[in-house]
Amino acid sequence: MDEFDFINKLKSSCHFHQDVKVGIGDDAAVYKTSEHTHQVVCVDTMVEGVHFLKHVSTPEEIGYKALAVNISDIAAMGAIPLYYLVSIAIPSSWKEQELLNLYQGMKELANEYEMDLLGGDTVSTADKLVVTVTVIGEVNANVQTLRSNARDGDIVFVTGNVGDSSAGLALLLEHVTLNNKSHKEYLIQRHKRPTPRVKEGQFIAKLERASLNDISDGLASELNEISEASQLGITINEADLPISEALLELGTSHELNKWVLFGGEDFELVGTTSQESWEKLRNECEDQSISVTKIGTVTSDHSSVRMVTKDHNTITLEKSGYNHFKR
Ligand SMILES: Nc1ncnc2c1ncn2[C@@H]1O[C@H](COP(=O)(O)OP(=O)(O)OP(=O)(O)O)[C@@H](O)[C@H]1O
Ligand SMILES: Cc1ncc(C[n+]2csc(CCOP(=O)(O)O)c2C)c(N)n1
Ligand SMILES: [Mg+2]
Ligand SMILES: [Mg+2]
Ligand SMILES: [Mg+2]
Repeated sequence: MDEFDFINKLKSSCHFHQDVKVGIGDDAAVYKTSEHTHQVVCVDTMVEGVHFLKHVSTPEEIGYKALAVNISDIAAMGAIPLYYLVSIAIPSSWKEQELLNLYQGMKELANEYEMDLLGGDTVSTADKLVVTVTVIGEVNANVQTLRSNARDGDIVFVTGNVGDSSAGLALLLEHVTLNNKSHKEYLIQRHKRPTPRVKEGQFIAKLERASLNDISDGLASELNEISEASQLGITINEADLPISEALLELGTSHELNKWVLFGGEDFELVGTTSQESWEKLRNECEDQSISVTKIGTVTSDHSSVRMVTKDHNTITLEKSGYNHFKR
């Protein structure tokens, strides 16, 4: 089974309610609530052993990340987060204080965005902790930063750096080592405490048109989603990819590509916009010391994602990042 094929089979061609503006197929669903604003809702689950390990992350860190990954989907819709609900399936290996600490980790991030916890559900489970967070947000009615919004000739951009999170995980799992303590800590923090790019999403939402996706499954996978949804090709340049000093120190070029292109969980925003809007975005972000980098262009001559390597070869980037069931 393939995760994405399965999801495609769940899509319906019409909705009972006309107010549904975006259904299955983007980072969050959007439905009309008033003339000027629409509501945005998303849900993501984290499973012990799949998304986190109890012996490498604290309950606070696990809670923080469970909320952060959902706020990231809200950011990818150009929306702001308002409310959250938490469903938790608890095995006997988790003590009450650990669970309260997990909620404290969520609260810490929720306070930053002034988000209210509205409810949830509590059940038992045999073995592993499962935490499912739903976030509800709000977006200006005329904003649609959809994956399907790319156009021929667009600039492809990404916020922040890519690859840090999966390198941080490799360090946590002791698959690799790094002597520089501050670089090591930086990469691990990027894995455990990703920053949802809400402010960046707000800047992008002000552009005339932009496609947008957040990086959960890996840069190559997210670019393929934009390419598929927009039915256009994307070409990125390896030399332009924003890579942190810490990651450069850690990786040989083979490992670097694995982390940067296919690693995932960076929770940066990747998108496309017109050349004119890109100039505007770049200037605004520069004024605000926000990191955004041009990494490629959208093309109509093919429908795949390609990368021009540093030695000037063009390779196809398959949608082969993180895929539940295909590992
Ligand atoms: N089991 C499901 N039932 C109904 N819709 C689903 C299901 N799983 C995913 N979707 C929908 O499919 C679309 C893509 O989901 P996906 O989880 O790949 O996106 P994402 O949340 O941005 O990525 P990630 O989960 O990797 O962070 C979304 O609209 C999502 O709501
Ligand atoms: C112990 C452990 N092993 C592997 C990973 C890596 N990982 C898990 S899920 C995922 C994609 C995003 O999740 P989803 O698609 O469900 O939103 C990635 C990159 C991890 N975080 N912890
Ligand atoms: Mg997403
Ligand atoms: Mg999801
Ligand atoms: Mg995923």
